[in-house]
Amino acid sequence: MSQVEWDEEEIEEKPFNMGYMRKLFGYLTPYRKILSFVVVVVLINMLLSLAEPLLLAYLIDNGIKNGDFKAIHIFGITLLAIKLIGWGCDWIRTKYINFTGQRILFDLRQQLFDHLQKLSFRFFDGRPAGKIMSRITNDTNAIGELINGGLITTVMEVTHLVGIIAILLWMDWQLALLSFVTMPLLYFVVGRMRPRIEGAWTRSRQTMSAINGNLNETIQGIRVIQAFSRQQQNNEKFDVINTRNKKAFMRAVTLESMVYPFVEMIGMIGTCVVIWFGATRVMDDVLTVGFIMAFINYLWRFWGPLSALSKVYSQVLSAMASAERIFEILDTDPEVTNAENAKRLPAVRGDVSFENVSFRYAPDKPDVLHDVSFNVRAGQRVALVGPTGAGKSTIVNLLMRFYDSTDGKVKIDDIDVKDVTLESLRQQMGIVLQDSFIFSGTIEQNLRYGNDHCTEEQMIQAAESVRLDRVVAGLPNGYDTELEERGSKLSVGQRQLLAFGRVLLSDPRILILDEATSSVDTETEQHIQEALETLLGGRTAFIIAHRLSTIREADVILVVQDGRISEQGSHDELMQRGGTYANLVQTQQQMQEAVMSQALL
Ligand SMILES: Nc1ncnc2c1ncn2[C@@H]1O[C@H](COP(=O)(O)OP(=O)(O)OP(=O)(O)O)[C@@H](O)[C@H]1O
Repeated sequence: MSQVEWDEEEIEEKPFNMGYMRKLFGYLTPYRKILSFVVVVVLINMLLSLAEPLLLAYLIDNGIKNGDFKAIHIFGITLLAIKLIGWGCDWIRTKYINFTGQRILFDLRQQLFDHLQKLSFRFFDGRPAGKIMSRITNDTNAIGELINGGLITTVMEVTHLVGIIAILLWMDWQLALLSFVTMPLLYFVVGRMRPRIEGAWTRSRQTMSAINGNLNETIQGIRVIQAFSRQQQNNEKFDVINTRNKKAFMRAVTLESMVYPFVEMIGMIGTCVVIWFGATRVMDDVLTVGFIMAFINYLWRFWGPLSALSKVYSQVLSAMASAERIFEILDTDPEVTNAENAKRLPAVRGDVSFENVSFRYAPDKPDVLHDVSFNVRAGQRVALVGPTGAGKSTIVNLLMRFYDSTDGKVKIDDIDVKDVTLESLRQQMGIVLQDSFIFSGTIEQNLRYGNDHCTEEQMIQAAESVRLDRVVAGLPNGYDTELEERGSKLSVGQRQLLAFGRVLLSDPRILILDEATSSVDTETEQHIQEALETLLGGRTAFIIAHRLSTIREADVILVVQDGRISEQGSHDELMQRGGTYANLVQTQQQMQEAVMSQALL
């Protein structure tokens, strides 16, 4: 796997890499027939267009000079035919190359999406979602542009260039060499200026992405911005980056406006040389006017392919950077996978045990769980308590097998979770997080998320059990109400109830719940508590608990501290012991009393 730094600014260009190129060509293979057809069409078009200046020479020398109308007619008809065929060829090229390009992009995006969903949590840790998204959209587009434009342009322009040089040399090699005298100058100027122009455009794009980033943050954080009245300061900050972008753009345009007239001027010098020498030869009757006109026409065509090819070169380099980022994803194997001889986990009772489990999030990071052991019997309610960062979520992450333990064993019904298939394991587990993720779609689609095949009655019954029915009754289209992204139309409490319903329908044997800390009104709170009781009924439950009431009712309390289980037992046992848990409860009670007395004042 390549070591791409996700935290750094995305690099726009990378040196040419044959390995990536080969892999990219792999995506063309299914379309090789159609692509070969397009290449043939492009070559025919190019050869025909190369004949145009010669035709012009024929018109001038045979038609106009001799007053031969037959030659003029032949010229007109042939040129028309060339243009018609050229139009047809262009149409075929544009259509098929775009179709093929889109199909290749489709394949690549589909493959990336498919692969991304299989990747383990570790891959997503520390990789901002925005950057992963940009890989799937922008980077695939860069590859698409290379295929769409670059590939065919290369074939077309290389043929064009070789054709022009060959024809010029064939027409008059001395004159041809003479007209090339300005080439080193051109190479020098363009060679020196091009990197600067590219650099200026890169800066312009980078400052543009800073503008986008700032805009995004402002829109996301608009509530906080307005609450703190930070508009003025934000305006000033935006002004700075906006000015930076304007300057970068102006610099790029200024440089470009300097170079291209210069390129034209150099081209003009070549033309002048040809006219100068050519004219004397015409006067000496060695060359004809038509010849000189055709020669100059070819010379003018010379710069087009050069400029197009240098653009393709930058396109290739930026596609290399994109290819590196895309293949970094595709070449990353999921870490948590089914073992070779993994079996389906049979329907479980719900016993859970951790046997000397240690875990670290990355090989170069310290252990966050040390030698954790506990046993939970089926149907027990377990409260995980402890200070923030102690390792509570990590324990449930291992139970769900979002990560694999570094040492020790996690067992369900005495079966090691690493010995069973991920699907069969997770099918029997349910998880409700604090901020329940709601997908865009209807309430019904969200409820059925874990169980597509349930009947309408089962769905409604589940919704009633978790008191979601009252929420649904107040919505305009009931269960068919469309939810916006992340369920933004629903309140926090309503989202919780929906998440409960979703898990209840999937009927897991083991339930993991991160108790919400955000406060909701008393009535919703009561609904949530009632719904929770229904949800927990008879299942083994691990609750990352924040409320004293939930903790008290747990059969087993695991006190997690610095990645270790420092105490375990029931509420009464732990209170009698007078250790960390007893202190924790006392502190919470004191806090609650303080809050109550404040409220009464
Ligand atoms: N994805 C991750 N990558 C690296 N380190 C992590 C990751 N997730 C958690 N950690 C670290 O592991 C330790 C335990 O974190 P964990 O989330 O399990 O704590 P927690 O007890 O659930 O905390 P909280 O109550 O605040 O949610 C912390 O030091 C945390 O910084």
